[in-house]
Amino acid sequence: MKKLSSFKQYILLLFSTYKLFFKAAKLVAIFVVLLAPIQALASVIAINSAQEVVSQVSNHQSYFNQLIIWIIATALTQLLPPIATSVQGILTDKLTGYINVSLMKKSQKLQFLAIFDDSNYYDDLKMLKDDAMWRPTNLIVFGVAILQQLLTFIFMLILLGRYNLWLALALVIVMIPQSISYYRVQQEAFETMVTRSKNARKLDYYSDVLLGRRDAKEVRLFNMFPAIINNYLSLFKSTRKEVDKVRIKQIYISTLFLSLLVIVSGIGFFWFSHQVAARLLSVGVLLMFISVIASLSNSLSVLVTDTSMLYDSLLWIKKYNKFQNYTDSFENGSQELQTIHDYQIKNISFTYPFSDTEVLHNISFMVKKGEKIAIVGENGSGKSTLIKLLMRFYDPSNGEILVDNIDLKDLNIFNYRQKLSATFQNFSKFKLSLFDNVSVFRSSDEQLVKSSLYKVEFNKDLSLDTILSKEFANGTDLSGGQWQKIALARDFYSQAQVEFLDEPTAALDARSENEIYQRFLAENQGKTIFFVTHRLSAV
Ligand SMILES: Nc1ncnc2c1ncn2[C@@H]1O[C@H](COP(=O)(O)OP(=O)(O)OP(=O)(O)O)[C@@H](O)[C@H]1O
Repeated sequence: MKKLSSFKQYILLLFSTYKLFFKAAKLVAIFVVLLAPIQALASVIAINSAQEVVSQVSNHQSYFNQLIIWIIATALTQLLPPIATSVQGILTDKLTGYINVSLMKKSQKLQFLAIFDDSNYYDDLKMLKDDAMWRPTNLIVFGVAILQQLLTFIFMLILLGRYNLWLALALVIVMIPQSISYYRVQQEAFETMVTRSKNARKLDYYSDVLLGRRDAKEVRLFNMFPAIINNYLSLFKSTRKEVDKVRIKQIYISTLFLSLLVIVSGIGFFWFSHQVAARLLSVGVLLMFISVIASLSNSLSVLVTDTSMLYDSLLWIKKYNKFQNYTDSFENGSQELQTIHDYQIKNISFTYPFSDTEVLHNISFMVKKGEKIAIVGENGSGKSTLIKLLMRFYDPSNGEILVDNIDLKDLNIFNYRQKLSATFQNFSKFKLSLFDNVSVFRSSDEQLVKSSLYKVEFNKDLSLDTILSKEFANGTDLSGGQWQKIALARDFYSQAQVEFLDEPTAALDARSENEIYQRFLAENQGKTIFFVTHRLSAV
């Protein structure tokens, strides 16, 4: 993660976080934000009324009213925190839901695949998704605490400043640099440990390899545990060394500024005691001074710790804002077709975004409705790329694709894609039910799902609501060939007019492959089919 360049940026991001709270749950957010100043005010009123009670008692005056105020303010300081915690919980849930849904809705707007070609952006995207469950909690807990402690700090200074403005100013002068330098050191520690350290990703990777499902077989077969744990430990130790340096710096700085704070407080204590002894101020004011100093240093230390705890979550919000503002060059067309008759591919060339190598050069051909086209070529010659262009996952760099004489760019993409179906080379294995894996939410026809599975010879005895992943309760796992049959069943299920099959049978045994092809061709006589393969026998 990149460092936040200035404190100003930090504040701006903090504001955009509050804005997000309001968007996610207006009323609850207002309640949460209002509780912060009320809590801050209650604590300052409690100190002030305690001072009044002591002064009035020592002057033999009636102190009843101030006592009532003290009781109410103290009750509020005790009662409000648990209420605030519960309401913050509600806001956190709403914010988590809001952020996750807004990320998914934004992704729906990105109809090109170009974003996944940008390695930087892909990293950001992964991090946004991975952290979306817990970052909102941090944002609320620390975001609200910062507001409350800041207000408490200001109110306490005002209380003190009424008696000695210079002392209040001196405290600010000592405390602010201490908090800034402390904040900087915290930030540096964070950067060293999590961000700047090139090792952090590697550490993550090592634990992933040993704990995850992906590499579980090799890791056990080759007993890779001791070696990887060793690698982890030695890398961890060297990373920690850097962090320890920063922590020691933190001890020096804190000691320096805290000594200054003790000196200023001592001077303050002396001044207030002197004033009370000379009967210029009442005893209550001395009590107020002691309470204010305790409260000031408490709220300052919470403020500093929470500010640095919030730091990485604000960097996350920065990525969130960046993703929300991301636009690709995709523009949807408005024309709609009932039936797709022919394709005219005219002189198309294509270079992937963030790449210099031209993958397709000056390709032209024509396909009529119902034709079955085989695309054959060497590895890496651009067959899958051509299919991606025909589905408008990218626009050609040059040339045009005409569908019934209309430029593909002018067609409404949702209407157009509704008429297509595809089995991709690396098709999706959704961790959803068998039913959803075949229908992929196009419609909900149980009979059609069953007959599609029958036609691809999927003969594993499973109920349609079995989840196809061991990661979920009662889920199951399939073989490579069984998965490929499910991907093909999606095509049998579809009412599409155009089918794209990219190496759809690589994992099937020879007998299944032949039978499924025969059935597929017999069933799809009227459909246009683009068929990518290396197997000339299949062609
Ligand atoms: N997103 C991408 N960004 C940059 N280059 C890419 C991208 N995807 C593919 N390529 C490159 O484009 C070229 C064509 O890839 P493509 O997948 O279309 O080939 P193919 O003919 O389908 O290959 P195969 O027979 O191995 O499946 C390859 O050199 C590949 O490395």
